[in-house]
Amino acid sequence: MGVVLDVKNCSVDIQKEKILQDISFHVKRNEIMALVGHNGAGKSTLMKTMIGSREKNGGTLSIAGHDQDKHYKGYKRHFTYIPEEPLLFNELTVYHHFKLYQKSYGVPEDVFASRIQTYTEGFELKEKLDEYPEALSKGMRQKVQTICALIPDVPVLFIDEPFMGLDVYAGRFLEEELVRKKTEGASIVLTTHQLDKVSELADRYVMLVEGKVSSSGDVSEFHELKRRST
Ligand SMILES: Nc1ncnc2c1ncn2[C@@H]1O[C@H](COP(=O)(O)OP(=O)(O)OP(=O)(O)O)[C@@H](O)[C@H]1O
Repeated sequence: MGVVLDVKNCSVDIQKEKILQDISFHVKRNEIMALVGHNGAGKSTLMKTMIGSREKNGGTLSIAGHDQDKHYKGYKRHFTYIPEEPLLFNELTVYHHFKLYQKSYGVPEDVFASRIQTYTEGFELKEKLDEYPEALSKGMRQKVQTICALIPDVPVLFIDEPFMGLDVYAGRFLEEELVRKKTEGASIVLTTHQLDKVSELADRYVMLVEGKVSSSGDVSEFHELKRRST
């Protein structure tokens, strides 16, 4: 069936409040899944839970058969993540951030060199390789974080608001790159408030309302839902 990411009955409480309740869905190979919902619906909490930085109260998560609780090391090696706010190391240059990802995910030197070439050109960061994060604009830091996550070939790419902070040119480049990654076999889970991006990019959607899945399915069904509710 080609299921890569399997989320089963996941629940998260924060300070005794039920933030996520019984969330289940799966994402297949070659699929882009959009997580949609109003402010506070639980999208970022779900993202944090899927990357393992927020503890679950119940349920299971697996990537390519690696259970998050039982084989976290294996689980972790199978995804990269682009957070909404860039999290860079003050003491590392842009290039050293890229190197860190290369080493962590065992990316071969020739692949690494060609990706750095493509991405620094595509995101207009060629001149910034030796800079430290404090010398970069917010959008540039976002681009560095994005490139880090694109360097390895992993089964799953998690992205919280991929186009936030990127200029039109960089946004378009990222869109093309995500489609290329998907075509080559990746599964991508992204959150977005830009519903036009859901139409353009996603194959499937999951809608959260107050921490629960209110509907999910093919993106064409999402258009119908949107049409009927406007
Ligand atoms: N650290 C926290 N402490 C307390 N409550 C939290 C915490 N993190 C999230 N919440 C609550 O969990 C709920 C879901 O928040 P979350 O950030 O996951 O929503 P979201 O769908 O990503 O929203 P947005 O679209 O505004 O980014 C909100 O009610 C929020 O107040």
